[in-house]
Amino acid sequence: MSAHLHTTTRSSGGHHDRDHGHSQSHSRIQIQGVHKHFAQPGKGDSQQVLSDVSLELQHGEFVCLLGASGCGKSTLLNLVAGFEQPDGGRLLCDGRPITGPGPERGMVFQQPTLFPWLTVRQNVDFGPRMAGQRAADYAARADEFLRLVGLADFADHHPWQLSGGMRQRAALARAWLPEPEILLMDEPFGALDAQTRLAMQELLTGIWQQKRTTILFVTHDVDEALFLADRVVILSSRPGRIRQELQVPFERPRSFEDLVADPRFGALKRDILHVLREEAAKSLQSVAA
Ligand SMILES: Nc1ncnc2c1ncn2[C@@H]1O[C@H](COP(=O)(O)OP(=O)(O)OP(=O)(O)O)[C@@H](O)[C@H]1O
Repeated sequence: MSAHLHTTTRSSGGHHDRDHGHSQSHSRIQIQGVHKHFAQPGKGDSQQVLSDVSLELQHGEFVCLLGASGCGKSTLLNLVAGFEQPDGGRLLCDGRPITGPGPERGMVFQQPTLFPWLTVRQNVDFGPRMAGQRAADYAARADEFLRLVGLADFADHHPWQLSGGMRQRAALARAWLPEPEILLMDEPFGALDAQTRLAMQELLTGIWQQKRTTILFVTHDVDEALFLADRVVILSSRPGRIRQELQVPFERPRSFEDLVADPRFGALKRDILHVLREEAAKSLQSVAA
């Protein structure tokens, strides 16, 4: 690793909360000493997926999670979403234990999962509508988010009339409409072509700079992480532990052209790739063993 980068390397352990110097009341999300294993179908034993993971997200912070395939990134997101429960440790949102899914935690998946029989607007306002809220309470917000994601003119279209990028923009508006405390994004742009992906990254950071919603974003793409994040967290190979964290130094708003021209970008990218390569090699060794 080069020495000129400001990074924090962490071995696992339960003492990370003090690392950030924040009191509990300041953190949006607290992940404290979390362990998770899954039973392996057809085998008597279980697989340890996360081991003693501790991480805090501050209000309005944009954190990208990187790590080798299968190291537990989606599992960590699912734990914060409340879709899964930890085997050890605890997760808190605004100081309250996470016991299941809740509207204060929105999720965006790689596949947009829109209802094909509903219009874009009906998909976008699906949550508050199903919760029995009056249209007057959410219609203006639906208009705002349709405009922010550039779909105001497509509100009455159906998902099958949209491109992949437009469908993902509708899914983003749907997740953001309830104004969640945190958005959990699991490789949301992974299935898009490079041009659309860049446009989505710019769109996302544009809205985030207005709304300042806390975001935990899983990606395999180092460029994407460096373009989007305030902080990049790298998980080790399975069982996932926090291997390394680094603050992303680039000012906002960012442009990708400026980033690639910045020598710090190349240095950071090289160092992250180095760590990812090490972890991928470990994960291949453990599969071969
Ligand atoms: N519900 C589940 N039941 C059993 N095993 C699971 C479950 N969810 C995840 N796993 C296993 O946990 C491990 C980690 O999966 P996870 O999807 O969290 O990894 P990931 O880092 O997001 O991977 P990728 O980058 O390839 O998407 C994998 O071996 C996966 O098979």
